[in-house]
Amino acid sequence: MLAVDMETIRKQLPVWVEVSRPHAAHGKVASYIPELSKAPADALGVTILTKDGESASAGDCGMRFTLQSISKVFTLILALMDHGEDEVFSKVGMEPTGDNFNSMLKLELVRPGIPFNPLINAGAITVSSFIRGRDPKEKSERILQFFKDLTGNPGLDYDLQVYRSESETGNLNRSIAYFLKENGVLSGDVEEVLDVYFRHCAILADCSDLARMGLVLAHNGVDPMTGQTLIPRRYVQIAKTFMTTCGMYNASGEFAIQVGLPAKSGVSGGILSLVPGYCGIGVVGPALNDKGNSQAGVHLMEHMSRELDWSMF
Ligand SMILES: NC(=O)CC[C@H](N)C(=O)O
Repeated sequence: MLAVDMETIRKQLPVWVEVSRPHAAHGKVASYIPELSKAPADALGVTILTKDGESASAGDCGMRFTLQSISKVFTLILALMDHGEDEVFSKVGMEPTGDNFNSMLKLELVRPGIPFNPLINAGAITVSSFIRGRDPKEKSERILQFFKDLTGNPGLDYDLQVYRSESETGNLNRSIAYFLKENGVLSGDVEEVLDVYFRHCAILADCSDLARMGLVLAHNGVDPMTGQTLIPRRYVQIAKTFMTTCGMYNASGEFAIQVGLPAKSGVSGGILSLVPGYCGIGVVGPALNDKGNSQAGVHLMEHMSRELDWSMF
């Protein structure tokens, strides 16, 4: 990593955002969850937050969006904290798929029929079934509280319109979940598990919330702002590894080469990333490329990583 001071990054960031923003024109805002289609296609924002509490932001960094698949990293961590590695990984694998995030192809093709990893929909829905709580309400409250702790933002809440929109139209996720139930992968009531899943996907955040969560991962589970350990180090290690191998869906290999950082994207256009030991990064750009990652956001991540020599490899 180049030793570049935050002052320089602060000056450059607005320029880099405007270089990347036009790339949004090659992408499309997700519409399979109808409510998401309302997002502005040309928005692009970024926040970088270091362990010393220094930050740099540019573009539409204040825009709020739903976490979607970004939440999967942290529900995995919570499930691991609730049940441990052996139990969770008896039902979810550790390998990238090379397929779309919502594909069910390999569930039938490859024995033993457990989801390949926790960051595809099948895996994340299975992980949602591992969250402890008396009922879906308590499970969802525990998840939301975990996100409040991770972001240091007690005001964090759901976008209920996005939640309802996905819950009403999520037939593919429903079929995945029932298929998993039929095969003994998913335990509990399928609709209740889906409710927990749809809710955590609909948690609203902005770039600074993502950067703060990324910073906790960059610091092996300790929030450098408070000194509090929020996640055991081993589970951060597992999460960062999955982010590197599967975090950008079936474009994770290319992202590792072009950016070289652990990252997780979501269909509302968010990308959470981090430079280990240094900073958390939050990016949003709702227009997506054909793999479902933010078109301009990925461009911006590539640009920043090159300029600042961030690649871990
Ligand atoms: N890639 C994503 O962000 C997917 C999350 C979304 N809620 C879904 O299940 O389809």
